[in-house]
Amino acid sequence: MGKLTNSMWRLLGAQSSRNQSKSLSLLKDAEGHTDWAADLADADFRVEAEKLDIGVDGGDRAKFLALAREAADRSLGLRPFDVQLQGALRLLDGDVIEMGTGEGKTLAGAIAAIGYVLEGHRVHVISVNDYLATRDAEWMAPLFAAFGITVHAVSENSNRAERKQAYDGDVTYGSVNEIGFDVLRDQLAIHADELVSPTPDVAIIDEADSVLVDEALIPLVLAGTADVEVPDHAIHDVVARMKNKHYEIDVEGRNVSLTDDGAAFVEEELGGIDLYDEEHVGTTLVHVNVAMHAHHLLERDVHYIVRDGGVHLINASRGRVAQLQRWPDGMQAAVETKEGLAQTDSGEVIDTITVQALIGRYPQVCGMTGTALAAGEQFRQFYDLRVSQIPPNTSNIRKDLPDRVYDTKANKVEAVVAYVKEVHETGQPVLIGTHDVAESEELAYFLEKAGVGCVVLNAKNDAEEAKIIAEAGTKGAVTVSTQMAGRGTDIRLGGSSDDETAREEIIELGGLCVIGTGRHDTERLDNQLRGRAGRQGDPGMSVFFSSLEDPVVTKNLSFKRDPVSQSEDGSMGSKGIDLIEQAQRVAEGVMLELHANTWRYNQLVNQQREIVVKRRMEVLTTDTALKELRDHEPERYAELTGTAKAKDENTGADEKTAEVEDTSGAAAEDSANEDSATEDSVTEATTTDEATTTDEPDVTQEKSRWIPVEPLAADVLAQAAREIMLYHLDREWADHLTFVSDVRASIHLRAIGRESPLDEFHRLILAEFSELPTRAIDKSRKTFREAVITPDGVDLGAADLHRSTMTWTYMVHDNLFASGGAKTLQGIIGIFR
Ligand SMILES: Nc1ncnc2c1ncn2[C@@H]1O[C@H](COP(=O)(O)OP(=O)(O)OP(=O)(O)O)[C@@H](O)[C@H]1O
Repeated sequence: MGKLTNSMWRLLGAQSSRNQSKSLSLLKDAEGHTDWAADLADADFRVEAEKLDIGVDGGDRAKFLALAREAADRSLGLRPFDVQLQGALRLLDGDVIEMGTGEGKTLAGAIAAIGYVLEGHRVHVISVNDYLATRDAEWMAPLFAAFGITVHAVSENSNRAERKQAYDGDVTYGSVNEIGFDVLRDQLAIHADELVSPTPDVAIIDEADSVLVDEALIPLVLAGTADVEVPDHAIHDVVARMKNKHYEIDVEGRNVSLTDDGAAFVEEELGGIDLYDEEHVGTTLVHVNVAMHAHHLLERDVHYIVRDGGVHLINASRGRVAQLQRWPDGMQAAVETKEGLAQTDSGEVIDTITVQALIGRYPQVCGMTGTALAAGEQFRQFYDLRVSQIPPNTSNIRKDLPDRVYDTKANKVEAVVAYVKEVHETGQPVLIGTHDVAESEELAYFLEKAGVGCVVLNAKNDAEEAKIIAEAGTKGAVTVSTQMAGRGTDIRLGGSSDDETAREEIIELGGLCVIGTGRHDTERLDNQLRGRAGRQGDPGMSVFFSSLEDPVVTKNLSFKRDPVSQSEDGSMGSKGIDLIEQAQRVAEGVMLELHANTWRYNQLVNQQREIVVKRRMEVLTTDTALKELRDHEPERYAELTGTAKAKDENTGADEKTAEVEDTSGAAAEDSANEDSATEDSVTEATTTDEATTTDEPDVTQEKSRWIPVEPLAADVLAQAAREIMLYHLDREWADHLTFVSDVRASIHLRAIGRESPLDEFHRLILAEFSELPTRAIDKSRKTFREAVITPDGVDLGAADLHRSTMTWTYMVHDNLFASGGAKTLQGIIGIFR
């Protein structure tokens, strides 16, 4: 798949090459404006820039490039290379650009951001972490200043005022999670002036493949205090004692299920229950599945490490501790229980948005990365983005040697150690990329045993990352790391000091030698590792060692008869290389399918979220809440405003009902734009308007007839109505999310005998959501009738309607559902057939 996709993209690149030639001719034209730009005074840049028309059809792009080049030279001391300007142009046209590592994407992105601002846009430059966002904003600030453009960064440490200021500026740098968390936190606002996130406009995404592909399906979560279910220790105890015959793990290692023996074992150990009866099928069985996942699939030092009394997840694609990430749906608590640790509070999900949906909010998206082509299919399919390949400034002279493939893992490790020893003896620095913490430690052990001293960089010591990476190019250095360590940091040949002789010496030795201890599930990740060597025309080399026992092979290929090595050291020769590439192609296909499938599951909830957010914004920023409550509850309105007579003037109950239907119908209209099925369901729900809710806290009769001595001011009443409506809308949405998550956890059980889990999922989620508007309005009416409203506002607490006292944000790590997708579901369904 990977190979095919790549070549397909290159063929489809006809369009791209037309664009490239257009860019090249613009660059040539820009040369003609060099002297004009050079003669400008610093203060003139801004004035001249504002005169330019740099839209696609505007004629001033060449002038803009000349201006940007001169301004960058003067303000940053960096004179943009042609390829950087070419990259900026492609970004301005909305492409994802592929520029090699170390080719200067930061500057290309900043120039594109200036272009967009000059066209009247507000730009977010989105990166993968706070460190890069802050560094890039500070680094590029003088260039923006030359154009009178304001630039800020948001980071975890920014307070609300700083965030607001940052988003009010022209260009904002931020990590994808910080920007996402701000979007989520806006859902807590009860006054319009508390909103922080601006209307999304242009997003320039750095490391676009990480953000748009690897992390696209990760939900960002806003949680609040709530009573959380504690894992059942008896279940964990039984699951921990299971034998191999009690469960089966699918070939991809993504799903574990009970065998008949296992079901019998659990049933007996839990006191002779029937796991599949009404009482247990949606509860005990779900907990058993979660516990089995924690005990039998998630491995310590591969998927997580235990540090400081807590479980820290490891980000699979970056090989480092994933800050602020947790597993969903009780999985975190299950792993904590497995490790005998105290439970951390996971709270109640107040709102959640996937990275993909977050990026989908921006009308204009473009991006840059070192490895875009291999993700081309995903960019096209999920974001409708094209990829433009930008040639390197200095041609890449890194030597990528053919893979060395062995029959067994043991033979592979032996070969890696021998190879590293050999290279190390010449003094050439070596960087080894392993797949997980356990493997990095094992290899370090064998290297030490062979007399090769090395430094290990993995999730356990990632605080020292920048320092270790900075020295990885020193003579004789051997650095064993997990996959993505050090992305975004230069590995300078000769070490971090500016010692030119040391650098020359390493260049003589052939630059950095990068060794991979096994291919990844996608060639893109292999290339990211290779890209650590050969930056900006440096010499360098890369080679991957694989074995037929590597996960990429065992998960994706099955042999009738295991291929056998003809040589003593276990080497498989070119046949081995073919097998590895075949395995990787299968893996890439599976990943794409999973992405597509999970996307289908997420889509509906994303649309529902949009409907709720739209309604919330209307309630927050207008007087809708008061108008609706006045129409629904005219008597109460008259009491509160001291206009009791208004009651008689008001029309009768019939009309009142009709208006209620109109109001709810508005929500239905919103949904109609998104999904006709939603429309039907919501419209249907509005007919049940008179339904009363019984599960509300009981408010005393005295309170319910509470009448203010003085009529309330209009703005006080409007704000009270707003808070009431927002409270119930938010409450209903949080409950809906819990429902969605419960359905996800148990869809495989409910879907038995029905068509497909996806259809069943949609049916249940749609039906539940269709009642949300009516419930939110009914509950608001009840609160409006009964709550105490004084000149100080509404006292929701007195009515036992509490908002979370504390909220926090996190990213869900490797969503069980997302990673397994329908395959997991199919797998689980399989056991019931
Ligand atoms: N026009 C230029 N002239 C000279 N040096 C430059 C120029 N542009 C960028 N550089 C230098 O190249 C190095 C790499 O730049 P940058 O970090 O933007 O690369 P990148 O493409 O983002 O790399 P990575 O793949 O690590 O993210 C930096 O040290 C930067 O100072």
